[in-house]
Amino acid sequence: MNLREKYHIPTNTVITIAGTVGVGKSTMTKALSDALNFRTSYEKVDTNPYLDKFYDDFEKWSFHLQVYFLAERFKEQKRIFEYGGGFIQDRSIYEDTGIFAKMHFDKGTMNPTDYETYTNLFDAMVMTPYFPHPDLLIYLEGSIDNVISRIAERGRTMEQQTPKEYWVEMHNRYEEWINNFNSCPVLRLNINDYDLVKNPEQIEVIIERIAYMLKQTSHLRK
Ligand SMILES: Nc1ncnc2c1ncn2[C@@H]1O[C@H](COP(=O)(O)OP(=O)(O)O)[C@@H](O)[C@H]1O
Ligand SMILES: Nc1ncnc2c1ncn2[C@H]1C[C@H](O)[C@@H](COP(=O)(O)O)O1
Repeated sequence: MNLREKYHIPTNTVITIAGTVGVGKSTMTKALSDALNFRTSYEKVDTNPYLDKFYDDFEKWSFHLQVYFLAERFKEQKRIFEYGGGFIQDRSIYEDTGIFAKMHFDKGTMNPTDYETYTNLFDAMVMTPYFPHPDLLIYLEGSIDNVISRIAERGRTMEQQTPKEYWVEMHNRYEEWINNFNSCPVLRLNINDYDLVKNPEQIEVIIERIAYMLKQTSHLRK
């Protein structure tokens, strides 16, 4: 019996993993998908045609990058729907607008007209009754120092060259964002409470908590 069966997690469940850059979303996505035998939906970083350019010049590329991410995540949403669920998704679509686009608009690196066009597009595509929200959003949280060490350890050049203040600002915004998030049920996990790299078996405790949350919120699903 695998862990999905042991904890009675429905085969059509869709779980999205949210949290700031470097907190451990991809690592969690892989661990959960392996343990539950679910498909994965990863953010494509290496093949993203705008990401490097964006880190070089936020002002010039913010709008292009946001539209690109929105299109990619929407296509993934369609793929998840077509398979009938059973997915772990690395980063939610809600963070694009709630964290990134808003932060760049507020800081003046996305111009107001572009921001309005982008948010109109986002609202028309996502904030509708036709958009299937995930069954659960797992929010990974950790201290800014731990997050910055992980970004350094991963070593993506574009992120290394970005000032620390950028990550601090994002970290603060995540706190506020998650406290007001209500598009689907949320399970909060602190990265100090588990270490999937050193102790992969700890995934079972996390799955137990997921199963509990899914059971508590089952009345919200059809
Ligand atoms: N539980 C963990 N313990 C220690 N290091 C971790 C853990 N989870 C992730 N990492 C490391 O942190 C870095 C960022 O993780 P990653 O999963 O790529 O983050 P994200 O997808 O949120 O950007 C990677 O180098 C990864 O190996
Ligand atoms: N919507 C976004 N706007 C700007 N940058 C973004 C967006 N979504 C992801 N990113 C960046 C942040 C990281 O450099 C990479 C991958 O994110 P990660 O949290 O490491 O999975 O893309």
